[in-house]
Amino acid sequence: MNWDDETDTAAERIVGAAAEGDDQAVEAALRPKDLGEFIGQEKVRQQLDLVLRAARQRGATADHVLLSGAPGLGKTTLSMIIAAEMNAPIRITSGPAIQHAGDLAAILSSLQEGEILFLDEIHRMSRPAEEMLYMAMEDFRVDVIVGKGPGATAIPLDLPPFTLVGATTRAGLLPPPLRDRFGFTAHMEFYEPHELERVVTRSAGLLDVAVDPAGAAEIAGRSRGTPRIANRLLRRVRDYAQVKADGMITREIAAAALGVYEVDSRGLDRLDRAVLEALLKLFGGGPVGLSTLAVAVGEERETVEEVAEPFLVREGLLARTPRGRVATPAAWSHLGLVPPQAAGPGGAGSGGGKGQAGLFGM
Ligand SMILES: Nc1ncnc2c1ncn2[C@@H]1O[C@H](COP(=O)(O)OP(=O)(O)OP(=O)(O)O)[C@@H](O)[C@H]1O
Repeated sequence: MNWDDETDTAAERIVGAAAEGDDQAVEAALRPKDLGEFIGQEKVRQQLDLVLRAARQRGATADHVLLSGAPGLGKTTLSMIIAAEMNAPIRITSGPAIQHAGDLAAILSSLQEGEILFLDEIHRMSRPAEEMLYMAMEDFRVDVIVGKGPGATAIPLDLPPFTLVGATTRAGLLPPPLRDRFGFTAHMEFYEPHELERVVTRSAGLLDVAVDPAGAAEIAGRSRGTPRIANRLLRRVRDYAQVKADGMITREIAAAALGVYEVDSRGLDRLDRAVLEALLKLFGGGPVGLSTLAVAVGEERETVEEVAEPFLVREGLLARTPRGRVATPAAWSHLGLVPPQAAGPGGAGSGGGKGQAGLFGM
């Protein structure tokens, strides 16, 4: 699935997974500092723990690590944890920031022995930089090209051993020679609600916000499997609890606050629901073409496809088929509507919506 597109187009959504607005400042304070504090991702944690322990015992630099997964699942956090566990400094950069091989050469040649180089969005690096990285990862060496044209010469430069931690939302896009040079690849999954509940409770503690277990569960259930969203929703619910109540986050307060922000019980926002409602109410659950669906909700085709659909598909509410978009039974029940076959005379959803907002009144 194309998480990147969701990142680019979904800016300013409260349920968007990309870091935005004041996220970054707060995130620094909320990041777990070691593997013990890192919640969930059991397999990744266990495997990484072994990799890092073994390297420490040997007094060696850890193998290069590739972290793949959707935005906001903790890749940057894990890279910092790797540095902390290895007691090593960390340098943070990203693929798009490295336009030329020379940019990468400058970074690599200034690394200290054992340093962690975190390269976010590694799939967006330029080709020449990528090729330089192959040699740097394997032989701890780069060829610096001096001069231009026929007179250009390659001067080999030895590098201190370092650990590259690459992060990508699209592991499939990495060329195999690059992928193969990572000693350990971790795929980060979306979090379970009970794990996000722990994230919310932990963050609330750090932010000095009172939340009861039911309140934390309510926020977790609406966080789309993503800690960054959980932390953002917590901050919005905190505002509500402070202004409208006594500051304590209970289930009722969390539900009311997130209702104000139009994030429903499953984490769908206004756009997601508009797409689903159009699909169900106007097109009887589909199949309907993407362009028609987009016109029905007054959005661009790309917005529907890249911003709303990935989550609806992941939640099992919508399916993409060769004949068009189709709603699943779960979509009907989530919106409290009755599918046409079951509805009898009167047709799709003509009756019992549970207090539905009108499609065009949203
Ligand atoms: N396992 C976890 N336990 C607790 N908090 C977490 C966990 N994973 C992520 N977080 C929190 O979620 C926020 C986002 O994490 P992070 O920046 O590491 O995500 P990311 O995967 O690097 O995102 P991106 O791909 O957009 O850079 C951070 O504030 C961090 O504190």
